[in-house]
Amino acid sequence: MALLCFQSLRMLRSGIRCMSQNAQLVSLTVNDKTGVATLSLQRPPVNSLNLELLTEISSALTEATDNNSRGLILTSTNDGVFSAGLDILEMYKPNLDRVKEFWTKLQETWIKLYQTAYPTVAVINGHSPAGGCLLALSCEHRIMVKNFTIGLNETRLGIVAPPWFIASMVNVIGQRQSERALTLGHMFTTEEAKNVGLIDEIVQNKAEGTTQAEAFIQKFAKIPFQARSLTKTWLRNKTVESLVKNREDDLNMFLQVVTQPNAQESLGHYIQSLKNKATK
Ligand SMILES: CC/C=C\C/C=C\C/C=C\C/C=C/C(=O)SCCNC(=O)CCNC(=O)[C@H](O)C(C)(C)COP(=O)(O)OP(=O)(O)OC[C@H]1O[C@@H](n2cnc3c(N)ncnc32)[C@H](O)[C@@H]1OP(=O)(O)O
Repeated sequence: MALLCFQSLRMLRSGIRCMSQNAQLVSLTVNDKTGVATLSLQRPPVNSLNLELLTEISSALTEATDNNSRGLILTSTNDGVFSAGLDILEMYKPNLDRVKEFWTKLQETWIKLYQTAYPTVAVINGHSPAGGCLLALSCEHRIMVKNFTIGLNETRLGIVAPPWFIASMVNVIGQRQSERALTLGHMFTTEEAKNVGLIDEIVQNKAEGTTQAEAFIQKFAKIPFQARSLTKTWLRNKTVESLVKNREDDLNMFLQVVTQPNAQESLGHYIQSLKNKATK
């Protein structure tokens, strides 16, 4: 409690205000001087995206809009893992009602993040496989700390990246590079990611990443907000519409693929291999 008060006081002095008071799995703060919001994922141990975390991310994105944020930095409180992607336990031997809600919330969160009116920057301060990579790809600018990995590795798990994951990647690195990376399930090192254009900047640590992210957002200070946001909407509309118009079909396809016995078997082996690695 004392620590909380001390932290709040320190944040107030530096002009950082806490939003999302009820959130537990994310923290949303805003810098009152710049209007830039920071959304930090904080679901231990690895920010895997389960229904509850996705719900909080989605609410925080709306809150940043309602608060007229000038920009948003997406990052993690865990220096080591940005996000481990979708929580595999949501997809392994799933409860039908819950897994439907989970996928629908993932669709909603991606649609919101992909279309925010404000500029978005991912400060990728750790590994970022699959769904973690999707979050980063949905931002307008990606800054990554050295010595980590990022990519859409779904094929390695015996599952497939849905069309909108693929489109998010193609829109950033193009068809040829995406085809090669996705079919192999390749995880890029920070250096490789920079070379292929998957990320825009390499930094030494999160603090440097945050400074660079603020500088990126600051570039838009003199660009009229609505002109910028409408341009982004039109650039991204085709990609988003392909999911918006087919959400039910996308959900059914996901359920069909993920409940296949061979997909369940692969997921089971993968969970076991992660557990074995963790106990070594
Ligand atoms: C229209 C649709 C059509 C078809 C689509 C159908 C299906 C496909 C659907 C969706 C696509 C899937 C997207 C995904 O995001 S799948 C998830 C992919 N993620 C990964 O492969 C990452 C796995 N994790 C790791 O590689 C490492 O954990 C990581 C490098 C992130 C961190 O390493 P670290 O050494 O720091 O931690 P660990 O000791 O490995 O893990 C700690 C702890 O956390 C558990 N864990 C890790 N990742 C996950 C995860 N993604 N979900 C759930 N749990 C995870 C791990 O087992 C350890 O647990 P414990 O042993 O209990 O401590």
